[in-house]
Amino acid sequence: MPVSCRDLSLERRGRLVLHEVNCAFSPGELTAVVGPNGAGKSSLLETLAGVLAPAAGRVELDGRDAAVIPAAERARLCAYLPQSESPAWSLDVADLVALGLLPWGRPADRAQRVSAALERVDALHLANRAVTRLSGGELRRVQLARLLVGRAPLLIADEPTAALDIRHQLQLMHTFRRQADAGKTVLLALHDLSLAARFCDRILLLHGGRPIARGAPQDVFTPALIGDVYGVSCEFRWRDGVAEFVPLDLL
Ligand SMILES: Nc1ncnc2c1ncn2[C@@H]1O[C@H](COP(=O)(O)OP(=O)(O)OP(=O)(O)O)[C@@H](O)[C@H]1O
Repeated sequence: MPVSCRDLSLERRGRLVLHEVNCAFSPGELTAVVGPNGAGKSSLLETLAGVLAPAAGRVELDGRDAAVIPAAERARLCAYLPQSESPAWSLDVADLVALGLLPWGRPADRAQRVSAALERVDALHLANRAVTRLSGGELRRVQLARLLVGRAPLLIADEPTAALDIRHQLQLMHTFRRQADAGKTVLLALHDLSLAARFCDRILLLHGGRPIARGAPQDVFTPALIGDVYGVSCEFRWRDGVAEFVPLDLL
């Protein structure tokens, strides 16, 4: 498995926020990690990406204990985009995207790869703009290009669609779908349950730092489970493979 965790617990400021989580993610699968605010989605993704160290249990990358994999090698195995990130200094867009290739040195086709990644997120026209002079959604698309430019077999992105308009949300989800279809393992934290249901193979539903359900969208997205976890009544409508999640009211 490209990434898995065993009995994973995480503490933040002395409080357990993940409780003995066991999960594994397969190549070719696009998984959405969903759950209410504070459920532990970012904490899980950060721990799987090696940003946070578990209090107990372990993460395995490529079948090995992630804790002993050197950082440079880990960067070649896993590309990660955090929930939010502000540019610390004023790089040009193309240079920021090229940072995603650093784990592979300076490949000869660097410029073409950067252009292709920018094109995938509809941001090629921004290539020479300073990253400090972008709108919120433009900056997010550029950061997504940095995630997509490399060759890591595992992609982890935390709420990648949150700042994007509806066209760019759909375009991005198609891109992640294609990445998974090409054999990558893709893990996304998402709040948009319609996008998760439509594009993802698997859903991991977290609540209170614990996995509550894991499986195909039709199995996890039931009014009963969503009611228990989010405290809302809802309907899922499926039409020609497109899922529509309709929140009805508070329970
Ligand atoms: N930097 C931090 N220091 C201490 N506790 C934190 C920190 N970040 C998150 N937490 C706590 O960890 C728990 C899980 O938070 P996490 O950010 O993983 O949730 P989430 O599911 O990603 O939420 P959201 O949907 O709001 O982004 C919450 O109880 C939160 O208050």
